[in-house]
Amino acid sequence: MTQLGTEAPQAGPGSAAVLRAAHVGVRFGGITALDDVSVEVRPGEVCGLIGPNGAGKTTLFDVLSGIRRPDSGVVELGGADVSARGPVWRARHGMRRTFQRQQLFGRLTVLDNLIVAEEWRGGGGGIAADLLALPSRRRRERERRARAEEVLGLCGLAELRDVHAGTLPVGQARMVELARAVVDTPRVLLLDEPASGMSQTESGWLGEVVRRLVEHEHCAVLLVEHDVAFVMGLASRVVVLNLGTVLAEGTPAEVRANQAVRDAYLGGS
Ligand SMILES: Nc1ncnc2c1ncn2[C@@H]1O[C@H](COP(=O)(O)OP(=O)(O)OP(=O)(O)O)[C@@H](O)[C@H]1O
Repeated sequence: MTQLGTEAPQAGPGSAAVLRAAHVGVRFGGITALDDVSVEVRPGEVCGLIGPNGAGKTTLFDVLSGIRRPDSGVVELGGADVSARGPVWRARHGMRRTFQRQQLFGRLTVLDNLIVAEEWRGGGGGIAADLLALPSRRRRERERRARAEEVLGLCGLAELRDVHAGTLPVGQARMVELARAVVDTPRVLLLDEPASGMSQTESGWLGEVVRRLVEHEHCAVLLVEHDVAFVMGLASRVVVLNLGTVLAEGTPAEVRANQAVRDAYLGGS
């Protein structure tokens, strides 16, 4: 494990994981939300995180994304200890998260929602560069627009590019959230209930898009989702949390066959 300055984290020797939580513990007063939880996500994989209500999934996402400091344990990004870094720093270094709550700019078009998501990271000179319309600024503007268009295509949203985001039905709005999260080419993407509110057709589409992202952009994905069938169909590895601890981990088939999981989570079915 290495300590970081402001430079981007690099993969550490012997660590293939792009994101790793090791021995994480979180308490809320007398409640143990997470107890010695270790989870990792590798480049080019979808890792599913499932568990019943109150298992600790959201708390773990908060710890991974830097919203919450754990009481014990560490978080590593690219093999480097980022435990002391906040969510903005982590986002600038390749980690993106979507939330259960929608976060779109309703009055902006779908395309502009994506461009803004690129802009925040450093649009290339700020207001001064805008006013002077510097060539470097115009070039970066073209590049951002091209990237936004590329991601709209990747997510099957090209036809909605000029629609105001606030008018979209839930399923399409969720897909735009995903597009916003990936437009900056994250190394690791945390998806929090991305299929919630989606029809079966829409969640099928979502699954296809996540597969494309992993394949084409070599992104690592950690996915929390109540729709167990969706997770089992998409993830190559599944981690099951229960009462703040890791109950099981393995391929979807292994997890399905695990008796402890069946007893505690799948109702013995
Ligand atoms: N801010 C908080 N204050 C007190 N207790 C909390 C807080 N946040 C979470 N908890 C508790 O920590 C435990 C884990 O909650 P968490 O929300 O992480 O679970 P979850 O798996 O995401 O649940 P769900 O599927 O219902 O969203 C629960 O017992 C919950 O009541």
